[in-house]
Amino acid sequence: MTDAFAVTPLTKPLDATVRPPGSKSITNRALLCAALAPGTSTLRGALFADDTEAMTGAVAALGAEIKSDSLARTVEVSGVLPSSAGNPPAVDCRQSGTTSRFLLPAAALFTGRIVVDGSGQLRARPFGPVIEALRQLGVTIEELGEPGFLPVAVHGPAGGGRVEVSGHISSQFLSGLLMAGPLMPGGLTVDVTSPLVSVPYVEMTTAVMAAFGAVVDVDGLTVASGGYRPADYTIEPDASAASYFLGAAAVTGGRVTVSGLGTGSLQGDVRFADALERMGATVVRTTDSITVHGSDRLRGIDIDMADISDTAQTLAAVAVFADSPTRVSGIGFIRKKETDRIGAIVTELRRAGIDATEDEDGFTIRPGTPRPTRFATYDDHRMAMSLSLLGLRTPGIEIADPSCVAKTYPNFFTDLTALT
Ligand SMILES: O=C(O)C1=C[C@@H](OP(=O)(O)O)[C@@H](O)[C@H](O)C1
Ligand SMILES: C=C(OP(=O)(O)O)C(=O)O
Repeated sequence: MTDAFAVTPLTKPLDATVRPPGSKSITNRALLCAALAPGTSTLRGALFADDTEAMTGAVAALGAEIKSDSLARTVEVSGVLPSSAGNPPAVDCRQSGTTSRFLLPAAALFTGRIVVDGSGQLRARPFGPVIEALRQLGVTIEELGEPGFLPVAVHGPAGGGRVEVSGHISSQFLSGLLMAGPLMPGGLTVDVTSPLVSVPYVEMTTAVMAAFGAVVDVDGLTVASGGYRPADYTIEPDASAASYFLGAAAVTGGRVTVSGLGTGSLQGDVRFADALERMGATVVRTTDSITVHGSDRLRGIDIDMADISDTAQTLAAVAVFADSPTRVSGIGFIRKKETDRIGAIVTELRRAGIDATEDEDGFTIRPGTPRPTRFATYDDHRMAMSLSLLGLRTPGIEIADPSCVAKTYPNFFTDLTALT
């Protein structure tokens, strides 16, 4: 891969149908639930990317057997019931927040010592809430680096019962605890002690758990003991990935249909289309697709994106081409994702001559004409994918270190080029 990708501006309005790869979030939940189900599960439409390879490797380290067919997008998982961990090598969660935050509670179901680690980037992301929660459940956690960060060594097994966890840094801590709950003696009830961000991901968690036979009281965040059972499970395309194509239709005044994602989606990020609709795009939703028709005039909006923050950078790129400012709020917590996403998107748009400002919990983008720019991507796949949208309208836009998209969407630039 070269060190920059030059985006080709569109010469005619978009008119395309796209099917993004499988949802990262659903794939990683399904891999974990299947790995804890005795018997063989089949996952169809799975994502094959760095984050899902991280989860595949992690559950294999716990003893699950995985057979992947990347061409057929299918994974067969033969699960294990938690027992003695033996002496597995350290589990490398790479850059994957979901893998690491889901794996810690799952590792705590096993007797023995399991070391969980990740890339330098993941080591900089917070783990304090899940460490504290597991300690409440009787698990010993050795913090092998800085307190509250990876690497850690987990000594299970966890008892069940009641546990408290904060919600304002990441929902992944809550999701991870819930997914381990069915294997805990007596099950688990989780009390969330601060306002929960990324709420739709918790609803996704309980839906995937239920598909693998877990009994969950969603309102009370209570999980019954009783384990999982194997399933034949089909995964939807990724809604966060879809945002780049829907955003492309909005900024170029064309039409894009995303197939396989519809009104019954498990992913909150399908609501990115609602934001585009508020900006003036026309959105048509069916049970199996979302279509965006761009308009010649997009207006800026004021929007809280706490539920759908993976699409905040996409919206920032779209907002450049509106005719009034866009203010995004409720997303202070995205400063602790792959990079400080608020600081990074504002810095890069300003380098392109756009009047963008940040505040503690979001940013404001004032419309403008970007100048040719090679954008830095901060080892953040979503910086690379969202800033590409500027290049569909503006000549001279390059994306540095394009291979960072491998985290969730290895073929992104091929699929983007197919549009132009
Ligand atoms: O549970 C999940 O699958 C995810 C939850 C969100 O994280 P936070 O809960 O940390 O916001 C999201 O940003 C991430 O890409 C995937
Ligand atoms: C934040 C993200 O991922 P994760 O937290 O799973 O690493 C993302 O995909 O944008």
